[in-house]
Amino acid sequence: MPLYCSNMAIKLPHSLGLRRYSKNKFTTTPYHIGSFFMFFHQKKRTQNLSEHIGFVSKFNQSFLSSTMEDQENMGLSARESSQTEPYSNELDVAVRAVQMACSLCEGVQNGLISKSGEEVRSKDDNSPVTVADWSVQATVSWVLSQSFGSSNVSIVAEEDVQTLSKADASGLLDAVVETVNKCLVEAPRFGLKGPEMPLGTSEVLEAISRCNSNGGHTGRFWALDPVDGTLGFVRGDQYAIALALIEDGEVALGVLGCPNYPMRKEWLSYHHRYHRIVSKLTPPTSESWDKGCVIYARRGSGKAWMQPLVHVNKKLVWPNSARLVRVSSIDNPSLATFCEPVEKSNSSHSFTAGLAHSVGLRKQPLRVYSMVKYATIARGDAEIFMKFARAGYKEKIWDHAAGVVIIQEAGGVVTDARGRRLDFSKGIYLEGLDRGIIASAGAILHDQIIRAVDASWDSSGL
Ligand SMILES: Nc1ncnc2c1ncn2[C@@H]1O[C@H](COP(=O)(O)O)[C@@H](OP(=O)(O)O)[C@H]1O
Ligand SMILES: [Mg+2]
Repeated sequence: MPLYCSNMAIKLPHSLGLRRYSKNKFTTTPYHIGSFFMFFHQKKRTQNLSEHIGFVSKFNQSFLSSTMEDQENMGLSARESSQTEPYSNELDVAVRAVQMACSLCEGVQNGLISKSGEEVRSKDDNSPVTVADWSVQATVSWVLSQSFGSSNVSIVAEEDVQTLSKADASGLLDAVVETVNKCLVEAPRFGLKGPEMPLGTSEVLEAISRCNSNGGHTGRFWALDPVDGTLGFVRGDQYAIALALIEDGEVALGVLGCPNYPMRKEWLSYHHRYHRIVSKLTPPTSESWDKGCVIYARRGSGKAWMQPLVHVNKKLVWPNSARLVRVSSIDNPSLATFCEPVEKSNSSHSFTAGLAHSVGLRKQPLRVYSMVKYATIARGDAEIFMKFARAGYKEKIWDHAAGVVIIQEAGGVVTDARGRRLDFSKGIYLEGLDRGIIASAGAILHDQIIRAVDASWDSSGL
């Protein structure tokens, strides 16, 4: 039996309740989609709250529905903080928007338990996509436009409206509109102002289709992956909401929502069904955080932060128990853990196994869906992330931007296999990427991996 239980969903789909109902479509059963009720104890790490407060500012009082409580916690007025820290306002809104998106996704993932498959459709590239993808894209797009003015907001994002606009997709479109409005009505809980009236179908479609930027090397744009790791999402496993701001080709800030991130890192390698059992055996205490987190960083700050999700009926009050995260200090390969995609079609497991052997990585790889792998490195729960896609596959910027800046600010290193920084200035793809992506907790491990790639590349078959 494989150690990586996530793989069981691929090897034994029927046993987990996942079945294909046509060539490229997935449906789910209650047995398959289990919500994670993973609970964890809050670590008593010290943190410099004033530093955090300094860059996560409250801004645009006409848009944010602030409270006295918020303002006390922020410690600084919007004007003061936005003058001292670049991108403070943008980070503030981005974190709140991703928190909302996490809440939306949790609702849809839980809803998959009882739905027949209407929520899971195929995109042209045959990957599953759900109501959550379009709804998050619409919600985040709407929030950013309201916050900064639609003429100032340019977004590169994964989804388009083609499938949604088809005549036979009216049920799906209705579900998206309903989901978006259900989410936006909660905006005040997240310190944001929602619409005065529910959005209509055309407004939702417009919010989605507004995300049609192609990026580039000048100016400012957002990169959004509304549900990264869609396969993990429909399997009830790990997925992420990724939002980054890119200016003049450089990632200025990144936010990663990881709604199913377990607080115990060992649980990352367990199958989601296991968590359901564990959570029933160990219900949460009043001091415990629930599962999930939002991680974020601003370029040049030298810090990456993590805060818990804002759960039902709770209000986001800065700094929302945020704590600093830092990469692991392990630089001995025999003690290090590397993570990689669950799907071997997305990254060669045999090549990374060879690298692991030659570098002396002894531990089993941690196979995790989505950009949660970047979060894993930033939090110090693993030391290396490697992705070597098949020849010809072009990595997209929204799959990496947020994770890269978070790891770098948490003290880690992210490059291609030649040791070069990833280039976010060439449009929607990471053009010029040499062979694969390597993220590490530090330079020692990083250099070892790069040398090992060079030594074994010619026989890799990639
Ligand atoms: N053939 C392929 N090779 C490499 N990456 C791929 C791929 N097909 C899809 N991906 C990317 O891998 C992401 C999932 O990451 P992971 O494999 O680490 O879970 C997908 O994001 P989406 O799920 O948002 O489409 C997609 O962008
Ligand atoms: Mg993605």
